[in-house]
Amino acid sequence: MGTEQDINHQMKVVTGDSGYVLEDVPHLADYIPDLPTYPNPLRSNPAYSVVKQYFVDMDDTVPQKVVVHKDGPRGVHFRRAGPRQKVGIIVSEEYYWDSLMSYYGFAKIVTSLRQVYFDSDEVHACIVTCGGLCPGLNTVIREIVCGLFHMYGVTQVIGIDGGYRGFYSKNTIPLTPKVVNDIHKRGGTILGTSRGGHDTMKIVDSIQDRGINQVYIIGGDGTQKGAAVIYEECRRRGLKVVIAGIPKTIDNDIPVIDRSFGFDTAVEEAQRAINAAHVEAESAENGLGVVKLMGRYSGFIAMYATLASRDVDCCLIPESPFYLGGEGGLFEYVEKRLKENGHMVIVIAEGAGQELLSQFLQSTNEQDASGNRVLQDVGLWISQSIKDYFKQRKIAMTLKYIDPTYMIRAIPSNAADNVYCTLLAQSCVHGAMAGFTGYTSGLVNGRQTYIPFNRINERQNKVVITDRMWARLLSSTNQPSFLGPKDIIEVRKEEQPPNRLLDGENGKDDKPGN
Ligand SMILES: Nc1ncnc2c1ncn2[C@@H]1O[C@H](COP(=O)(O)OP(=O)(O)OP(=O)(O)O)[C@@H](O)[C@H]1O
Ligand SMILES: O=P(O)(O)OC[C@H]1O[C@](O)(CO)[C@@H](O)[C@@H]1O
Ligand SMILES: [Mg+2]
Repeated sequence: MGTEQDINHQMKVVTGDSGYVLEDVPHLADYIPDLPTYPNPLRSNPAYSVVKQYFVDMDDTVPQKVVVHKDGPRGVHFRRAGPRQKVGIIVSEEYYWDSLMSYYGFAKIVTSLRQVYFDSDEVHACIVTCGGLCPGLNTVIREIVCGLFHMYGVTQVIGIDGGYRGFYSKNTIPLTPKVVNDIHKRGGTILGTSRGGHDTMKIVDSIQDRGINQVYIIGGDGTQKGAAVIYEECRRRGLKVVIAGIPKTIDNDIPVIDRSFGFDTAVEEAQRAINAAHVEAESAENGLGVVKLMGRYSGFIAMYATLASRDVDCCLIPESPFYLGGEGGLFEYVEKRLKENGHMVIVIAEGAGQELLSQFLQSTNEQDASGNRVLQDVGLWISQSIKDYFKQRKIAMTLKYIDPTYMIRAIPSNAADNVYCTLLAQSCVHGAMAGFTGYTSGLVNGRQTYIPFNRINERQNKVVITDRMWARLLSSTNQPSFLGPKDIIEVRKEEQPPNRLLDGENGKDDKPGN
């Protein structure tokens, strides 16, 4: 593999035959010469030692796009996550162990040098959670702690209290398998979280002063940007410190990965609110239920919750502009629907219609501590606007507005997300022990991978309304697209260039069933 290598701090690009590209992640050995390696403790772990395929091959990579043309390029790949093996190198200790295994009937299953770049006793790991809450945070914390303890014999793990600012303003929290044993059953994060307070120098000073050498950073797009600058600073100081990210966002707005943990739980929990809205609407004459769901810039929760529920007549998301009055507008559609069915449910993402809203309400330009725009309550506004419209038309109707946003975010993760969190955490730990750094652990096309920070941070994942997933939603709700000719021109302008590989970036359109 690899005819050309171009190394920048956050990404190593390796190219191969037929348009193969590996967007690799940095390694401690890239900037620290002569790093010692150690036999991987997993060799003697009953779960891993006997079955060779549990170790991933050093050259295993995962394609970003799996739908391709016969003559198309192989495209971008990411390094496959997992415990590593290096085939073909035999040192005496390993050889002795292999021979012993063969003698006891395990045949020639292990002929490799399995390396880690940390001695178990040397590891001093810390975990920090930043940004908004998301189901599954505690599961990830639990599995990092248990993975380090049980797989690699690491006993020094601490939690940073209350997000990035906790590095320099608070005491740390000791973490052991006993402490984290049943935290996955609780919502929130036992470590606390915060927005703002990212002071790179103070954070890296704290890492250095405390002798921390593995930093696990769980958070959304802002957090991963923060992690990238911490990595850069550690590298600049030549520190043997792994900076590893785990993507967390209920909005599912992180690019490249299949989905973020907690998203599945959020969509499932949203069903309860939609169901309540439907029951209320159905029980009243001209009943209308409005449900607001999270999604600051991306309407994934609203889109998937709508598709899952079948009770929703209209889904409004930030990516799809809409208008209220006139022909083809929302009011006309609501009136028509109520006439036909006697009831109706609208799901609206919190970031939808913000431009429209600012025409009616005074814009506040308020920002949170991280610099994110504080949104006005679009659910409340749209509910009032619809009520006013019907009042004006002298048509009786009943509207119930449900805002379950924080309730959805605060629950523990469901079974599927718990499994997902476990895999993410374990993959992240394997990567750190193998000496990789400057990476986010993420699922790409169903495989665990290590993704360089700059790929994660280059843009936000959004619903692409010209992709098939949004078309499926429109045909399920039968709502108007609300797009006028001008909007269509704007949307098309934002479309990917025609030579992109076939599968849509956004909708993960190549997933089974799509
Ligand atoms: N560009 C950046 N550089 C350094 N740090 C950042 C940057 N953007 C955000 N951060 C820090 O990352 C942390 C979390 O950011 P933010 O509040 O935006 O949440 P997030 O990680 O995007 O999660 P979510 O949006 O899902 O709630 C904050 O402490 C913030 O100061
Ligand atoms: O936690 P806060 O500051 O209220 O922010 C809420 C925001 O956090 C998120 O849950 C995640 O970014 C958004 O969906 C929502 O807009
Ligand atoms: Mg964010």
